[in-house]
Amino acid sequence: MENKKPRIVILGAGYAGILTARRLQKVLRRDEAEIVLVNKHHYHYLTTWLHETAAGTVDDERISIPIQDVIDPTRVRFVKDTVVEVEKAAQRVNLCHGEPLTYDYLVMALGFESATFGIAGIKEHALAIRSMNSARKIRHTIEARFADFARQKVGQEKEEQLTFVIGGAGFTGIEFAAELAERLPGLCQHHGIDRRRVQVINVEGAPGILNGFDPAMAEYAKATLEGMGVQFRLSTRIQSVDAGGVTLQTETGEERLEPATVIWTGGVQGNSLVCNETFAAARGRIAVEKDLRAPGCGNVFVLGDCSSVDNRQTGRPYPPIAQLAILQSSVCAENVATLIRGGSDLKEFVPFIKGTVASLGKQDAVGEVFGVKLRGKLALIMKAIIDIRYMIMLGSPRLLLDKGKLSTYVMPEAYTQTFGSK
Ligand SMILES: Cc1cc2nc3c(=O)[nH]c(=O)nc-3n(C[C@H](O)[C@H](O)[C@H](O)COP(=O)(O)OP(=O)(O)OC[C@H]3O[C@@H](n4cnc5c(N)ncnc54)[C@H](O)[C@@H]3O)c2cc1C
Repeated sequence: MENKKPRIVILGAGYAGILTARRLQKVLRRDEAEIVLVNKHHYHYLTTWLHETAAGTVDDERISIPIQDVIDPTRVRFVKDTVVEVEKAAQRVNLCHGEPLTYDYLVMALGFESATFGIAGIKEHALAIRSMNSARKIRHTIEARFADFARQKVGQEKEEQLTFVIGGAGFTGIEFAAELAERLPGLCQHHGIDRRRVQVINVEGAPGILNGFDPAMAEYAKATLEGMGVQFRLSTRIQSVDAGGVTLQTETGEERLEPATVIWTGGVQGNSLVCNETFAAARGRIAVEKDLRAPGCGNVFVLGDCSSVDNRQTGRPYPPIAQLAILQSSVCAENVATLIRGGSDLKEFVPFIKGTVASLGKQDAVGEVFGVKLRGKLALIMKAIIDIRYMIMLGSPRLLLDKGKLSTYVMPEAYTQTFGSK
């Protein structure tokens, strides 16, 4: 009787999932395992560019790549479906539309969702940069606010239509604020609106921005954004959001802002589908073992934003970043292959984080790479190299030309003009 091949099911085709699938199709022989990749969309998207789609400075199709273009369909079976439940005891994944999938090995890489920290009204009344669809929704909302404002009779305009509050001055909040600020001149020109009527207000609970960045670099970013017209409300917490605006808790008391649009970027946690009572999570992420398996689960790996890995030097978890997800994917694939071949000597995940760069629009950036602090064009070039490197990892030089931001970096002025004029 023929031996049934073990089945590896990978949930999520983000950075961690798609690279794990690609690595497994390379390291495993056809007869060794069946590889199934499940994702809710037929495309892989570049989450690290979502702030640009949300602001409308990069078109949707530039940040999405058909999954079939980057996997070998004869090696990896792609299932376009939404995961609704993982049944650990039954080793089964329940899907929204299709038949349940049983697994011998599971790789959970379902990414992040917004962490609201219990702030009332965020889920209902604020927008969040979570996915392609949510980014699209933000872009359309921004454009609609300008169009509505322009339609109002002179003297009767509602100024709050053009007030945008961004909650959180972390990586995403800062990158998004810069993109939005860069988009504004074009939008104002298109609708015949005076730029001075538009307000972009960033609200942050901490006394500074870009927590975790070198203070001088963070200060540079803040000054750059202020130069672009972004206002900062630091040491100020969003207490609640409702249909009419936001209530702030400042050092001196409560305050009310009445923007038509609130975009929440204040924090992320692992996808609640996996980070729940099935796989015990702390602060929304699963603290994985050294070999990236979920505690007490011999055949379940957790990667990317769903996982939590401690930095040995600081004793604190690494922040959820794509770089970590990418590095985890190759260790996970090797460990899965070892288990399938009957081995037990699994590789330990020891990340070497090269650094981080935050873009400040298309003309500027700030960060630290290999311990070197970078800002301005140098940081921008480094950001481009990171993006290009990822495209190469995804395996197609064509992708680099189609999707790579070569034009964005090589001709930033032309790029800004194109999107700015929309
Ligand atoms: C605006 C922004 C900018 C960022 N910039 C940087 C940066 O410059 N550098 C950096 O290192 N990190 C950055 N990050 C963080 C980085 O994007 C994440 O750490 C990274 O995407 C995590 O990868 P992942 O594979 O865990 O999840 P993701 O890339 O989010 O992928 C998760 C996948 O799972 C799919 N999925 C989710 N739920 C389901 C379901 N129920 N069923 C089926 N499929 C599902 C999703 O569609 C998606 O394809 C940024 C994040 C944001 C939001």
